[in-house]
Amino acid sequence: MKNDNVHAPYLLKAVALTKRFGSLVANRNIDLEVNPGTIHAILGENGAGKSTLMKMLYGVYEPDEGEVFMDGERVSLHPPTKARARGIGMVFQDFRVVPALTVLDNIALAVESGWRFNRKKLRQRIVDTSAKYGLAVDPDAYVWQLDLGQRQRLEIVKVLLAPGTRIIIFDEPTSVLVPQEVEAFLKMLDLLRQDGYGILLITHKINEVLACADRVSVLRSGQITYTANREEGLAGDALIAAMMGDKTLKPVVKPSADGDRKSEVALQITNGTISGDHGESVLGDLRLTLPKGQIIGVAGISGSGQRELAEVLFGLRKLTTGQISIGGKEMQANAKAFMDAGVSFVSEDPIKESVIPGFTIMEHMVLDGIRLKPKGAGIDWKEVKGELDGSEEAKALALADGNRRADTLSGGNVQRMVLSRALIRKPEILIVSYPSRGLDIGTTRTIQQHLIELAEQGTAIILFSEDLDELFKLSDQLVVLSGKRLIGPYLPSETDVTEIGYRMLKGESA
Ligand SMILES: Nc1ncnc2c1ncn2[C@@H]1O[C@H](COP(=O)(O)OP(=O)(O)OP(=O)(O)O)[C@@H](O)[C@H]1O
Repeated sequence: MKNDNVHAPYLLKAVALTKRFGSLVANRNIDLEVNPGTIHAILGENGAGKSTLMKMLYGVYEPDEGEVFMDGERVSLHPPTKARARGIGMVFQDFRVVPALTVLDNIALAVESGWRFNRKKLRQRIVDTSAKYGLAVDPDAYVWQLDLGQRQRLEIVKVLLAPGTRIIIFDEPTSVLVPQEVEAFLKMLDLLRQDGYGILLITHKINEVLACADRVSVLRSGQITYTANREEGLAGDALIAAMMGDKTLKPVVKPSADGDRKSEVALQITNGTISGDHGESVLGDLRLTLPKGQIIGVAGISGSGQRELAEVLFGLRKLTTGQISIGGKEMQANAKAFMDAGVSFVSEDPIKESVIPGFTIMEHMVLDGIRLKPKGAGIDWKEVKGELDGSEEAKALALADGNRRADTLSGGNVQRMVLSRALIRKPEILIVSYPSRGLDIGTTRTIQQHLIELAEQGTAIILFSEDLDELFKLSDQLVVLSGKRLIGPYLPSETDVTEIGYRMLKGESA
């Protein structure tokens, strides 16, 4: 069905919303409408104010100024219970689910008012909604067993089953999805639109906006600086220009391979097997050679052993059998020893695994970044600040002030902090998982170029990514995780996205 509803009466109208955090104006004078049967995409660089705006509409924050109208009257949406009662649901990036409970019980917690509910009926509603919108999720599975895509589907079913939902806010929903899931997600969005839901979609991915949005608003430094409708035409270049202002988007350049760089081995795994958290076999017959000065890209469907392999490479997980060596020296699983040997690590979920909310950026830097020189019994903060301010990595990534606390940073700025921290150590070996997750398009290019230059200077890099374009653009060699094996290596110049995609699904027997 074509969407004819752009001009239908609004579901929600925000007028002149402003939100301040101390002296920082995160949102200024924002006007925004949510219409039925319409996908309204919100674009903007990291820190532009997208999440803050959505959190005002979901009732997490109360606006300092401005008004919101629904059903023809002025409404207050704070706290979120009020927003939910008005039919507003939000699918967060960090899912709000209880791992120890089943899918059914998680949904019951959110949509039923007591424990004496009819389980059979609720189960049927879950099954029906899943089928209607292509949101496959097993009501009896425990949430801890679910991968990120499944958890997200659970969240969406939960929001859809909440009474009266008519507006759904998605905060960077595709950043945790693999390409096949992104396609399914966009189809699901279209079904929601056909059923008259008003959708707000925060994303950094221009191609998704072009594929699905009816309307786009671009935020820049807290203000809406550009809006466009599909009927008037949406153009990627205009959206990028509106986001970036007077900055230009530079292409990522990788010089052609230099034969001499390939000889010296930085890290090697021989005859390895890796077990998972519950003793299950994750990878077998593992052989991996990481030469100095090269980027090895690791492709694979999520949950194919990426996390476990990355942990082995940083000494956080023991090989069940086999050996791992750095510079020819056999290593035991011990992260400190790996760090001392020059290894840096960016984990797949830095917000959960590497960030302490109450700590400042500088405090994070001394945890695992800037090498300290002893000063009595304490830390020489002046020297840390000097080193951070002088760091090219932090400058290139436009890292926020070192005194900012991690819990006041936008999602993309947390990712910049974690990446800067790994790079500042000038590692000899860098294990980096999903570097561009949550980053705006300009910063993504900056970090990609930085990784290429780091390899040029001799760092050996293992890059885990679900973005095949990124893997092809950056890698000297590609390996694929599939069917509990690491297969390859393949040279990017001798293979293509289709072949690697096929091997991700079918393994070596392709
Ligand atoms: N709780 C808070 N306290 C202080 N400052 C905050 C808080 N939350 C956000 N900010 C600041 O407000 C600005 C807007 O942040 P916001 O999270 O809305 O950006 P965003 O556009 O969603 O960015 P990203 O793409 O990185 O997620 C940023 O400068 C951020 O550091």
